[in-house]
Amino acid sequence: MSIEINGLSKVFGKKHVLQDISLTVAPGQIYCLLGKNGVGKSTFLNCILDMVKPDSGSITLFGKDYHKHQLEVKQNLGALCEDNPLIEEFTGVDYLNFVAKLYRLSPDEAEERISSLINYFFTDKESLHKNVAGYSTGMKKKVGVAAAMLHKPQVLLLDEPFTGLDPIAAQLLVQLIRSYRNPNRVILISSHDLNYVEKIATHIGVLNDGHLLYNGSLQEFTMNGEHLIDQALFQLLLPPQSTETKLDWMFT
Ligand SMILES: Nc1ncnc2c1ncn2[C@@H]1O[C@H](COP(=O)(O)OP(=O)(O)OP(=O)(O)O)[C@@H](O)[C@H]1O
Repeated sequence: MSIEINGLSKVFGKKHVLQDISLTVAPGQIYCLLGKNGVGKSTFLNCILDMVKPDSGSITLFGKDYHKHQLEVKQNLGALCEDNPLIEEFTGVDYLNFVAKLYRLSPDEAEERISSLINYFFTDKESLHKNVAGYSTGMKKKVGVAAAMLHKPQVLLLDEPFTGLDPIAAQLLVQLIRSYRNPNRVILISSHDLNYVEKIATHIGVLNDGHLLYNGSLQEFTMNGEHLIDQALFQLLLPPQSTETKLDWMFT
């Protein structure tokens, strides 16, 4: 049931965004991918989602080669992409019903799942009957998350799930992700929100300069809680001289 990635590389123009990356995310893990802006986290997830074509490397999900068993693999994959494309002319409820149909949920199943997700996640239930085009960023994000999880995928990929959510919604999402974890599911998340990452991650990956600079458990990453997650990340990524930038002109 794992995600297995071997030798994944991607070049955009002259930039070697991903260089020969190999990674296994095992069932039961909540693997959080961290790294500075533009380091390739979304590109990495989009390769797994088949939205970006890697230059080389192989991706295996549930022991099946992604490209040879696309339909089967995709039926068992749920994803929130960074740009979270929804259908703007649909209402939120219509969009979720549309997604339920794509995944061949029965009408009863769809109704039960959609209404329970709405009750759990949405305070502004009335808006779900208005067109998505008028939604706030956070509201769109919630619809995107609900759509990703509606068919109970074994592999769940979430790109920046917390961005744009208010603290209440973010905390509800933390609880949802933690409860969703089980020994048959793999969860891979890209996020800058270390506060929430610390609450959900079992494993951490840090991308930098095309490579996985760190790949291991959250416990190891924080040295059994000796370091806060942001300290651990700063130590890995922040060169000492970058704190000495001359900004005196701004402060006087
Ligand atoms: N379709 C594309 N064409 C050209 N360059 C691209 C394309 N997609 C991404 N890139 C470049 O690849 C690099 C990695 O981008 P990516 O969005 O994967 O980074 P990221 O780690 O997700 O960033 P952020 O944390 O800011 O969301 C960036 O330099 C970006 O400009």
